[in-house]
Amino acid sequence: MTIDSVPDTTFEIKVPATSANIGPGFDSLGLAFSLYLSLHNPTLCAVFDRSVTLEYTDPQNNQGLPLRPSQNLITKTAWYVLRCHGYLAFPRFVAITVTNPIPLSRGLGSSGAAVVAGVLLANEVAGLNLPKDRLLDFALAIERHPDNVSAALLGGFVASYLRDDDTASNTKALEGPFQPNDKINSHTDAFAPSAVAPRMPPSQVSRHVSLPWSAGIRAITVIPQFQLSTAKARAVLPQTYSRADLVYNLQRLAVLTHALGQSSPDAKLIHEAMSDRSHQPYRADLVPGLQVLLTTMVPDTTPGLLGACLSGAGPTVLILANDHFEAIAQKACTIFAEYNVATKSLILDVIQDGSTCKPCSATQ
Ligand SMILES: Nc1ncnc2c1ncn2[C@@H]1O[C@H](COP(=O)(O)OP(=O)(O)OP(=O)(O)O)[C@@H](O)[C@H]1O
Ligand SMILES: N[C@@H](CCO)C(=O)O
Repeated sequence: MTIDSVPDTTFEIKVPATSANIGPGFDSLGLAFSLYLSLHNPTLCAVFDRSVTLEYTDPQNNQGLPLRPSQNLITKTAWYVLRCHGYLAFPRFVAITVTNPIPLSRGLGSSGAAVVAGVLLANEVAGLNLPKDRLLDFALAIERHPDNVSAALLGGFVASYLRDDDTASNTKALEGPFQPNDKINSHTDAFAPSAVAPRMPPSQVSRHVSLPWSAGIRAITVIPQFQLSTAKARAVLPQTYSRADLVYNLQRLAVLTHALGQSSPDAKLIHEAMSDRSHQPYRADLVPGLQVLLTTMVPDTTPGLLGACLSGAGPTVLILANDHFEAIAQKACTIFAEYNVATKSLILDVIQDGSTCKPCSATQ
């Protein structure tokens, strides 16, 4: 595609926050919420510099995120997709305003949302018109577990698996193609193509299926005010599991995928089926209060509660409920407070639409 034929419009990209695992579905279940990372290029710029700039509207929530495009996960991802399509520079100048209310490193899929947003950004600025499954291939070249990114891209309650479990290639996609050009102004630094061309992801890296979701079930997210990186929370997991633990999880996972779609949710069934032996027990020491919360907040003592689990890699706790949302949130925050963990809670809806990229009005 020539630069003249690259579309030059304003757009808004929206990518939902997600929760992964939902108890026993480690690295396989994801759920999308009504809380969105959004990217907006509010002005069309008559600038001939083919680069990209970034600013965050809410720096408080995004402290520490690099603004240099060559270091920021959103633009690094976009650059990876562009390089795979033969671009040696951004196709046009684009000044992006990012609004990100998804708390970082809390288990609400902030990195998955950033990766999906980057893939959609490249797709938009270069007019690639990639179908959703191909967008997912690129996102999975970077975030090598499919739960968050599948739900973020597709929306709703999604089960997915990677067809290739080559962990050696995990997260390597972003390491090759970047050479930040430090000679250029630090705010608008350009990407200089490295000698090594990036590895194009194979097609259909993953398979996924949308699962039914019972309309009245909402998500109470209880968010500790400390960060826990996914890398740290994965480092505590064992390399192997016993047959008993494997069977324990498989049985619950099979039941859970149907129990959450029933029109009259069975609280006791859902609560039991959200129990896990693959990651939560190992991560409990990283989240003070988690174990007590999971054992004391049960349907018998907490009206409206259906089930609770660690959200993604934590430290957020996800509570599914169909009533008494505020009271449940308050009770969970009180338990964390007994462990000196300050929390905020958000009551969110499960959304079915997934990520979008839409044209929007421009100021020129
Ligand atoms: N909006 C964003 N813009 C740029 N980078 C981001 C953005 N959101 C997240 N990131 C990057 O992702 C990192 C957080 O990723 P991490 O996998 O540790 O947590 P998470 O994705 O929030 O949690 P989980 O995967 O358990 O849901 C941040 O430190 C930052 O590097
Ligand atoms: N399934 C992943 C989600 C976090 O990105 C984990 O629990 O480590």
